[in-house]
Amino acid sequence: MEALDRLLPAGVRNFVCSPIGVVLLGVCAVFTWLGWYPVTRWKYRRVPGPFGLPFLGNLVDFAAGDGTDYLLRCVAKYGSVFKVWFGARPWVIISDPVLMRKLTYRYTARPAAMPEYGHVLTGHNHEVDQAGAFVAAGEVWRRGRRVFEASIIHPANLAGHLPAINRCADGLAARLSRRAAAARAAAGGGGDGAVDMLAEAGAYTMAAVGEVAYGIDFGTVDDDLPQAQGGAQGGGLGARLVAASNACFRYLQIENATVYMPLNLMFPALTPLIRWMAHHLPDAKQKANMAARSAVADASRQLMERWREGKAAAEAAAAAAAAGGEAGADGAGGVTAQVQVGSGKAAAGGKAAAGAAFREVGGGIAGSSFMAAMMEGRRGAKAEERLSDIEVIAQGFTFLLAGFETSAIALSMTSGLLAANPAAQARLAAEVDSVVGDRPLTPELLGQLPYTEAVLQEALRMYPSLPFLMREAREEVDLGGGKVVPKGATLVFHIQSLQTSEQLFPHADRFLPERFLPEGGGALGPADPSAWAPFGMGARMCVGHKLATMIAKAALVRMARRFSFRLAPGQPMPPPMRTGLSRSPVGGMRVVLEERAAA
Ligand code: HEM
Repeated sequence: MEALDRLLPAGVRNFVCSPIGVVLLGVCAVFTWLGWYPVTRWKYRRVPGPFGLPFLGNLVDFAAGDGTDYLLRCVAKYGSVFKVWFGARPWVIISDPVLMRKLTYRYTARPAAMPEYGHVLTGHNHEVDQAGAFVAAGEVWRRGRRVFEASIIHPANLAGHLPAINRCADGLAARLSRRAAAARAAAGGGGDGAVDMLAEAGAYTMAAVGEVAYGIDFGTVDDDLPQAQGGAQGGGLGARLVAASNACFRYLQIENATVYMPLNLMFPALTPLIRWMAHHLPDAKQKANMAARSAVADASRQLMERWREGKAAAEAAAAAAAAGGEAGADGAGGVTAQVQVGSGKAAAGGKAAAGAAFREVGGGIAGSSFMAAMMEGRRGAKAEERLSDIEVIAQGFTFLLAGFETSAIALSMTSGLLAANPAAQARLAAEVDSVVGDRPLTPELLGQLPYTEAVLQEALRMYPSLPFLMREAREEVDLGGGKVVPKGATLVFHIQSLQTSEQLFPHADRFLPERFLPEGGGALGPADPSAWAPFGMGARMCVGHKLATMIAKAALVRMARRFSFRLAPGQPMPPPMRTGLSRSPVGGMRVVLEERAAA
């Protein structure tokens, strides 16, 4: 009941408990039962729910704590294949590497109802969500995925992003040094002397995303420098983008979701009405979520418009030069511009208002950027292969969110694990000192850091940033043993339980990077190669996995070279976690940093 109190505001709770509410729920239950009758005949066990109403009960259980912990308990109790109700929709939970491999390769579509599992999106936010590579289906997905692949999968393009990532990693190290000094100074006044690695890593990953996607310095790694705070190069906008992106993920957690979300899950037949109500009568959480998503989408739109304006100015200049006139602009995309997150339009033309401009690197939105791949790809391509405007905005939105949150969680959890494991930390520092030292990272050097790579792999094993994958069964699927999944059902592959299973990873609760090295692989490595899948699997595997690894490794190298870490007093390890789409530590990851040179 306590969980129900947290989930529903008093008004809705009173309605649900009133005679009309009970009758309505009963009718809904009968219809749901009839609609999903084939599901009820599955021969495998399902998780029961309180009140004899599994489709309400399981939702309450999800909301009562961390959803991942709840499913881990279910896996322990019901085995590697079972079903659980998420509102009126059954989820088939699969925690078996062989089935996961088979099904993720066979099915590429995410569930049509997937957006409803996290929020109630309306208007433009709904359109952007549907067009983004993470959610889209069919041709829209293929077009979107292709531009990601062109920009961040092919080795030559990936290597082209490394100098920018190096700049951001150096910026992160300098920022951490300032933050650690400030924390130490504050500790004299009673602080714990720690920095929150989740927030710091978020500043870094947003900076890296800005550079790779647009060739723009969002200013997030140096937004605590006096010259960045109010000056023309202002980091304020990048910081606002971080805040908006954080909010987008926070509102995906069921306990932070709008009240329309559980209602929509319980009464899917009423979706059009519920969406209308969410749009016209939004509660505070709905308003805040929509505002955060609009802010990110708006930044993406403005960057697209700015690219166009820069391109048009460059072409006009080239034409004027060819005609013997004076060039008025400084090359492709080389105009300066303002991009105001959340309101207003991009304004090209060289004026930079205080605190309102992104700092450009290399003279405008970079030609090697993801933006270039999207926009240039449209020019020569056949009409059906070109991205529409809404798709460009949606892919930019996806890049900003996917690139920011997942890598930040991975880096912060890696820092926490290293802080709690001094031996692993010392071995990492020794490898970085001997292989890289203070040199800038190159693709060759990155390939010579097996222990650094293993540290990341092990951290992603214990704490995958996205703890589950989703697919829709496009036909009836026979799972064996009399378990048949009906067409249209949601398949949920539970990465977290696979990667923390004792059968698949001996001593699964221990941080042992050597299980990913030849020295430990036999005894400690995965019993099935598909059991390690933090980036997913099959055709919809994370398209950013190589970029993410590069971003994380670059940061780890700079951090290990410069600092030693220990957990802040009172920082629990493992920390309490919360799951929405991603799974992140509640209250961040507080770590005390000491300069190795000083030590
Ligand atoms: C440590 C960092 C990251 C982790 C753990 C991670 C994890 C994942 C996972 C588990 C999926 C779902 C895969 C599936 O369903 O099989 C995914 C999809 C995706 N990720 Fe990542 N990701 C990370 C970083 C990034 C970065 C930096 C980008 C940058 C663009 C990115 C872009 C995407 C996109 C676009 C998809 C959707 C792919 C599709 O549906 O075709 N990710 N990611």
